[in-house]
Amino acid sequence: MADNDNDNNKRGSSSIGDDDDLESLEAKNKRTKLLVSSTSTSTSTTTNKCTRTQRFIEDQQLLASQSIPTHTTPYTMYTPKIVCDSSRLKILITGGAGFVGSHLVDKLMQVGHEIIVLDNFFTGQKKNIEHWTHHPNFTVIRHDITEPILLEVDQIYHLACPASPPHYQYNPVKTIKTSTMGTLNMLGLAKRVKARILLASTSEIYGDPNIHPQPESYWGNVNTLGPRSCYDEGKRVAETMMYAYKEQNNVEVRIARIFNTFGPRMHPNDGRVVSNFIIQALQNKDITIYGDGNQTRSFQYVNDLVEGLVKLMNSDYDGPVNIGNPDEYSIKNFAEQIKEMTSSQSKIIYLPKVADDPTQRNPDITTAKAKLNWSPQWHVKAGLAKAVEYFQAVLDMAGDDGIKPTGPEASKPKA
Ligand SMILES: O=C(O)[C@H]1O[C@H](OP(=O)(O)OP(=O)(O)OC[C@H]2O[C@@H](n3ccc(=O)[nH]c3=O)[C@H](O)[C@@H]2O)[C@H](O)[C@@H](O)[C@@H]1O
Repeated sequence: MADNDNDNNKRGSSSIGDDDDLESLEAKNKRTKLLVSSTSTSTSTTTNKCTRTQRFIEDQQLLASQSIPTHTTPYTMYTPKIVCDSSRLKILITGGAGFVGSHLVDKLMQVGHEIIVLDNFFTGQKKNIEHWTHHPNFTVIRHDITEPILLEVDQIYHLACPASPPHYQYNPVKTIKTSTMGTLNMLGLAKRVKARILLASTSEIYGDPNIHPQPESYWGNVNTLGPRSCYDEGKRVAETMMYAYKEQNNVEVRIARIFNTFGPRMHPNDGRVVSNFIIQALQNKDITIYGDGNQTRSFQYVNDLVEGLVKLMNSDYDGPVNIGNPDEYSIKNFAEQIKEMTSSQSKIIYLPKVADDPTQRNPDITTAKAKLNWSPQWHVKAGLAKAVEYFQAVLDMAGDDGIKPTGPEASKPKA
């Protein structure tokens, strides 16, 4: 099983972002030392100043080689020194302060790339990325992708869009604008700078599927007028735009169809099933099943998804690819599992079914296996243990009743 924490604890060779700067700083440092030792009249003031400068430089070098532990990310991650500048890419991640985006940031920062995050912080949270904000390889820009932006980058991971049903239904017009105008803006940028672009599409493009499991060749069953259509149809047209730019302008495109994903840094007010059930179980409050609980979902741990996204971006394959874990649960069974794992006293209760809720979902991952040599490495239970640990820490910070999970109605994420 992959273990992110192990990766995080591996110390890469210490570095700063710009080798030339480091060398010139080191040279200056050496010169200062020489000056101090050769000056017969050196006073303690000069020595103190010099020690302070030296300490400052050393601090900067250290900061430039690692993340800073925070409440959200309480461990240190190390960035390697990439000697040859040509192997360092400038990578743009839209929605990089979100749940999935921030894990992708970690992965790519640890490889040593230069990362630019664009986020409007509607559902993204600064605390998801603040462990990198001091680092010279990292830039964050508060920007709404429905407006164009000029940047010079080599690759674009285009993730920006609220993804939880209550959040994307809160302002459906804005959700549509994000997937349409936002994707057009990112494709325009990709075309101008000749960057490769990866779209985070979704299993929701299959709608309420009548083929099971869902292969990429399935066209889907989506209600164009339902409450989910702002998201589903937005992502469908975003896929169409990707291929139009590929055909017409030779833009290099990649499309990941992401299935239900969970893990640390999910928004506690996300309203999706994993965060809701875990928080409800930890608080010993009612676990809320919408409908009869016989609907199914297949859950993947976020580390597997990030691995898949990076593999897809760097592969030669430009067809759509399902990225998900085929481990399928009924929602009723999932609630029982979480209750058991957390030794919770919660009662499982049944609320009305939500409109257009897909009755079954399971990824056919034949393409990912064949084209990317990718398959999930995390067992759902192992991933859930990490998520429980994370939400426990969030609840400890917020106080017992500090967090109230979001219900099925359209709602704005709480800060
Ligand atoms: O990950 C995916 O493939 C897509 O599906 C999700 O939508 P959904 O599967 O409906 O995700 P949840 O909101 O987590 O709901 C899963 C199931 O649990 C149920 N649920 C949810 C929350 C809850 O408190 N109780 C409950 O029974 C829902 O009705 C649904 O049947 C999200 O909309 C998208 O982010 C994503 O693209």
